Amino acid sequence: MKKAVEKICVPVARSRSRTPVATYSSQYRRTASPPRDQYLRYYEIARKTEKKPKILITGGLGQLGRSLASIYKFMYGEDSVILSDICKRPENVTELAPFQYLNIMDRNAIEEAIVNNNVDTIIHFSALLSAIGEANVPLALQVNCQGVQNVLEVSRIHRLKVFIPSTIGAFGPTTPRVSTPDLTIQRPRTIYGVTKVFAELLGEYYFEKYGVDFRSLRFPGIISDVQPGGGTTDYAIQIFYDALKYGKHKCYLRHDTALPMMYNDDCMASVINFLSTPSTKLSMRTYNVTGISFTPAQIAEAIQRVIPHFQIEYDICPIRQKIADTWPQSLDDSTARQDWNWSPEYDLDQTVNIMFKLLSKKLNIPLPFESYKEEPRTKVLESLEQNVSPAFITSLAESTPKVATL
Ligand SMILES: NC(=O)c1ccc[n+]([C@@H]2O[C@H](COP(=O)([O-])OP(=O)(O)OC[C@H]3O[C@@H](n4cnc5c(N)ncnc54)[C@H](O)[C@@H]3O)[C@@H](O)[C@H]2O)c1
Ligand SMILES: C[C@@H](O)[C@H](N)C(=O)O
Repeated sequence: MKKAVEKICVPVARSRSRTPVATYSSQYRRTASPPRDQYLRYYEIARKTEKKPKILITGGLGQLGRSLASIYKFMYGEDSVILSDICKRPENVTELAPFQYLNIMDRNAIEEAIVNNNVDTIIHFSALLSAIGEANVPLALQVNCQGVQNVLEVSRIHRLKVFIPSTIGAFGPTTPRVSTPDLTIQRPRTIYGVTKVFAELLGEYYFEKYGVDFRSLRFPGIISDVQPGGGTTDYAIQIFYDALKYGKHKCYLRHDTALPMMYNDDCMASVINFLSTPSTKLSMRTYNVTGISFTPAQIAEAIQRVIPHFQIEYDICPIRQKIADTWPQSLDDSTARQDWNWSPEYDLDQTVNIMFKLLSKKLNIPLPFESYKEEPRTKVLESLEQNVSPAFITSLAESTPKVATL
């Protein structure tokens, strides 16, 4: 897959289209104080849950699956989550939820996994992302449409709760690009976008017609320390690897290409909070969620505040640039804020700081100076000690570092 993306991104000509420079300081810009510890929030949710869910994650070895599985394990125990995928687990990853091979093209196999493990919730992450999808349209159609159809059918038959993420890619060039609302024009020009609109609409149809508890969030580009799977927003992760390893990054998007993004912890929190919200509180089944919006030039500037010698160059990939030019520059997620108290925590500087902290550990490359002062974990534990059992404190202390280093 990686090879296919590289192939389509051999630069041929510089794109002439221009988008207005985005302002990073969105209406939701937050202060520079360290984000709250998400684990307190997860603990609260787990404590209030009457029946522990049993969750199957498809496409679980991709960018998003493993950290979500770790959090669910922390919340509801080792046997609460099953990760599945069609690829082998990476060699260096030892800490995983129970794992099994599952091809989402095989509906019987999905049913077998559901029935054998008494699953009540599917988190369907299997997909081909935007750039890789353009490189293999028939496969994108199969995985993103047939896969969704299989998952929804199985959810209907076995009365499952089902989460299928959507994306900013579900919008297109005729969509208002600044503060894009939940309900607006959706005429995407990528196969990824087309299949994601299909997933949103089919999921909502299954909800209306059969009462399937379908839920979806339109994610922006997600930034984490896990290598991404072939999207248009991937540069916003690669830039951190390159900054640490080489002190420079060659960006395939123009300097002024603004896109909405979100740090991984906020993404995980959005899924967990959304799925734990009672159905009665949801006014919609598909919501926008977002964190921050920035351009390559703006993230480069933020990186230079940590690594002053960092340099960015531009070598435009016409295919990815064309995709980015049709996507929103910022999202309006006010309905999610209103309906289920959605509230992201990480601004651009906090994202940069935590990314360097994680990658410096992962790649074993020291930072020029200590960039991130975290709330000491002992403080979080102290604040919990007043209310909860010693066994829980031990499990929190043990599980948290694993999530960060997976
Ligand atoms: N990462 C982001 O920035 C982002 C943003 C918006 C939406 N999303 C959505 O979130 C979900 C997860 O994204 P991700 O970044 O983890 O994707 P990813 O590309 O990293 O992982 C997708 C996984 O799906 C698996 N897969 C492919 N074909 C399969 C098949 N036939 N059966 C089973 N598994 C198969 C792949 O092996 C891969 O591990 C996707 O639906 C994606 O559209 C992601
Ligand atoms: C935005 C999202 O859907 C994905 N990261 C992509 O670029 O394709």
